[in-house]
Amino acid sequence: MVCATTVDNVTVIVTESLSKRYPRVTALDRLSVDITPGVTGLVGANGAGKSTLIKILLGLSPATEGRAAVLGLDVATEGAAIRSLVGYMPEHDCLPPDVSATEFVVHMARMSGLPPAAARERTADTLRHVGLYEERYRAMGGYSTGMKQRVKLAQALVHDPKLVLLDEPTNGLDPAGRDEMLGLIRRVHSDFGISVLVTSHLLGELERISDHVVVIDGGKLLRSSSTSDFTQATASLAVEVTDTDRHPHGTDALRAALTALGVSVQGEGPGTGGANIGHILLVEMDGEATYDLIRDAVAELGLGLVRMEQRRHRIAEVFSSDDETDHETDHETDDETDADPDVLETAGATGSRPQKGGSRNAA
Ligand SMILES: Nc1ncnc2c1ncn2[C@@H]1O[C@H](COP(=O)(O)OP(=O)(O)OP(=O)(O)O)[C@@H](O)[C@H]1O
Repeated sequence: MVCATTVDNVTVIVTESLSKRYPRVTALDRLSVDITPGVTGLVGANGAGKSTLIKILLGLSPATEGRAAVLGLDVATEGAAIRSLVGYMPEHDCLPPDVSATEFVVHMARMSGLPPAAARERTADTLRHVGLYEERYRAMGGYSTGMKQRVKLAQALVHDPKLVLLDEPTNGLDPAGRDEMLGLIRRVHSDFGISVLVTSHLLGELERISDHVVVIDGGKLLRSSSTSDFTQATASLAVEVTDTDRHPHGTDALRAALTALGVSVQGEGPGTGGANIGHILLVEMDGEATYDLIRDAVAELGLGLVRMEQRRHRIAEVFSSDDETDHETDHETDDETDADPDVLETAGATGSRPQKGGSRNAA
């Protein structure tokens, strides 16, 4: 029997040694995790097993071994009951192009068992909530990606679920669209009290809206803890400076100057990798005064300050330090790990490339 976690008499998600094996790939590997009410971010690189977990939790795909319960219901035997209480936003575009958002969401509400009048009323409310107004009467084939994502979110909410499972809801959105979607997701919980499990391969965005973060890689649990635990004491500033004739290695000169001032600069020296990514120095923040110290040191050295910004992928930094010991690094070395600091590179954390493919089963 699955032990359910109950907080305020609400059971959300519990998995015990949950595995899903396909003939060539282990998509989930003995995953045991407790998910409590609130917004939980499920973070993993492409192929980490996020969608597989969601399908198992919805009772749509049987686990190979282990158990899971959603809202106290066993996924193996009570899938229909789970789906009546849970909303699901799939990752891929699945909207019929010839019908309007209103028609589609009313249909989904009816499928969930709402009577016609209630379905129409809930549809209007939900589409308004996600920010679709007049355009809700137009055929969805002409919608932008952002509008389609909103319709997908609306259909997940229309039957007033207790929990929603959102699979990569920011996929395909530009930065402004992402911000809006993240705000909407946060409000699903804050305005309506609905718990949210939201997946992404982008660390920075889940950190912003989640109370709790679960990180998986190759189907295995890497870490599960509150967002504040992840980000605690990890704020750092990325500083980039120009070289000058006087200081042909500006980054090294600045490191030396800051170290002499007692400022903690990560990395041992040039070429050590890790904190010294190209010309970027990672300086540990000790309050707002750190900005002034850096600015003054740069001016004193006569260097040009190209940028000074707070790093956005703090979760990655936190788990990068303790993955190295327990995570196999059988992938090829990646020399492009600074391409996008927000992209989850569990591989980046271990010095290898994020890959699609879960963990390979021995042939
Ligand atoms: N039906 C299937 N048959 C065989 N392999 C599968 C199947 N579904 C998923 N996989 C494999 O299982 C692994 C996990 O896939 P999953 O879709 O759960 O990952 P994900 O974290 O959601 O990533 P993405 O967002 O890229 O889909 C991948 O290697 C994938 O190729």
